[in-house]
Amino acid sequence: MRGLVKTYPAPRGRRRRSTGAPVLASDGVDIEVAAGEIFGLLGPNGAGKTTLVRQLTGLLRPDRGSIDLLGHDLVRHPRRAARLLAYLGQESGALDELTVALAAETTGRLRGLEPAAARRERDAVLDELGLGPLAGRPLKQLSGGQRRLACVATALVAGRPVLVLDEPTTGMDPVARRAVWAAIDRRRAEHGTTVVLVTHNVIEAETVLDRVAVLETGRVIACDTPGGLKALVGDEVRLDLVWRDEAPLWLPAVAALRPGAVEAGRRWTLRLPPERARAAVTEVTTGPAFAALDDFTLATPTLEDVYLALGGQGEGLVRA
Ligand SMILES: Nc1ncnc2c1ncn2[C@@H]1O[C@H](COP(=O)(O)OP(=O)(O)OP(=O)(O)O)[C@@H](O)[C@H]1O
Repeated sequence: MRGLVKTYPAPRGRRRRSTGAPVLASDGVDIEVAAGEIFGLLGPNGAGKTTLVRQLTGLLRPDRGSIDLLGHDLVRHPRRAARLLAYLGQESGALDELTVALAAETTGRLRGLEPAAARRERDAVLDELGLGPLAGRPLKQLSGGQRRLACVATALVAGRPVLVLDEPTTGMDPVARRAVWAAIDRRRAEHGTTVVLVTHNVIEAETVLDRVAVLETGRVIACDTPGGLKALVGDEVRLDLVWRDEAPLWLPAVAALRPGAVEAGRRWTLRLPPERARAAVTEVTTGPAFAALDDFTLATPTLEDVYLALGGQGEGLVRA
């Protein structure tokens, strides 16, 4: 993607009067994803991730810029995307009336598989994701996480060389999440599948992605490996302190920590050099400070810290 610009027109109210400003949802985005890479788009709500993947999947035409997918010019030929990639959007609407098995099989047929091959693929994918017991149930009768898993199954059918997945594991329990990541990893290892993944979950981003672009208000504010991005924030560690009640500010050691703390209710979050963090932990885990403490955690930097260090607004990234 080179120089992508996409502006949504201002919403129109009654008598077609415009009721706000146009939204610049992609503001000159340059991203190059290598074959076989698991590439992430990370950013808070409204950062422009979905807008970007809808352009990449040929569903939305950019105002300016170019998109090259496996040698195809997608701005000139947006329909070619449908033959090259599998897209898992945020909604499952079109499949809701079908059973899990039929959704997978029909998708296989739509992607050009012969009937017998589509049935084989259906069985293999449902088995791989542990969906066998739900095969006969319509999607609309499943729980949110189960429905999402069924949608992932349809995305994986017929082995497209590029997978574009918008928040694939939303609402899933840990077992389902692991099954999804294992299935994606297997496709990359066995077929060199390229994956573009939208997420606002920083932990997920750190564990599965080769590289990640951090988006904010339509712009890429950083792009590197998770390790490379974390090096940007140096070796500071994060100390979270949760007080039972009021923080015991009458203790000089606690009062000294306050100016550097970001406070959210009873929680203080501090970013400190390792030496200083160790000393602070010693201070708050002894004597009366410890009696006032409900919980504490010491952690190395996450992509959330990177996002904040880059000037992100700090809301909307998920840390679980
Ligand atoms: N159809 C639309 N018309 C007008 N504005 C839109 C439209 N779709 C998205 N926007 C706006 O464009 C911006 C980017 O939205 P987008 O859905 O791409 O964000 P996102 O990063 O995918 O967010 P989320 O994490 O909530 O899915 C937002 O400000 C949003 O309000």
